[in-house]
Amino acid sequence: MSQLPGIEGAKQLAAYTAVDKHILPHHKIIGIGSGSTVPYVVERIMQQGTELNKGRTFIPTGFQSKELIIEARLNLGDVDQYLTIDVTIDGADEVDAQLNCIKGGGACHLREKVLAEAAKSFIIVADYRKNGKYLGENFAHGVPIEVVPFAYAKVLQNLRSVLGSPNASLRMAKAKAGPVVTDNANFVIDAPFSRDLIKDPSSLLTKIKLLTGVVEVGLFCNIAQAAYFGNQDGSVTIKRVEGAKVIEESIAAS
Ligand SMILES: O=C[C@H](O)[C@H](O)[C@H](O)COP(=O)(O)O
Repeated sequence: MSQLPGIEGAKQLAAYTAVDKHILPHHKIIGIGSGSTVPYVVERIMQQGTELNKGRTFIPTGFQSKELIIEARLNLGDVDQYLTIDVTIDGADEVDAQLNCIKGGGACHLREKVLAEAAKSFIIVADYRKNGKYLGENFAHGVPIEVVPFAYAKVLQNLRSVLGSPNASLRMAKAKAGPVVTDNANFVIDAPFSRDLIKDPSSLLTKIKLLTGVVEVGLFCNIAQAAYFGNQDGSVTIKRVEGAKVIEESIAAS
């Protein structure tokens, strides 16, 4: 299905397959996530045709996805107008066996979580490198934590000395002197945790969120209904919630 080589091909494959399965003609309000996989989601949605898309509204998770929606000439909305979204499709930095995710590598996880929770169905798209058994297995940067600028030093101190993340650090910008500033004018801390501390991500999420000054944590627990991973051989691995279980299946390369 994908004509692109390597990692880009894997991202495109995951995105195209997820759109084909989850963005159906009756879906009118659609959440668009952030990151380098999501442009392929928009590409596939556009391939569904102008007629179908003119009756739909697309809600972005940040500046990047807003631009994608505008450039594609799709109808733009916001989550304060549409409290219920039919489907949100988004990328992830890592997904575990239970469909818990680390998100926020692009500092968009606050808005992403609002759109994920507002969606009747929240679907992840990623390449095979993000498909793990437990969080922190491959993604070593740590859990992204959005904080109000005024409180960042105190949150850092608490993460290091109370919550057990000695290497927690303020995310610095690459082409600007100073910290990364989110779409909500906040800072981001990246906090790596040992396997022992992150093995129960819901409990860790609660502890981090209770630190005064934390706005949102890039741990998405029990929110995703399915995750699509494009593989190197052209197949797609799907993990999806069925009842109380997560089922894993594969679609062979076409
Ligand atoms: O803040 C950014 C998001 O959580 C992204 O969805 C995540 O970083 C994955 O991005 P990518 O598709 O580029 O790997």
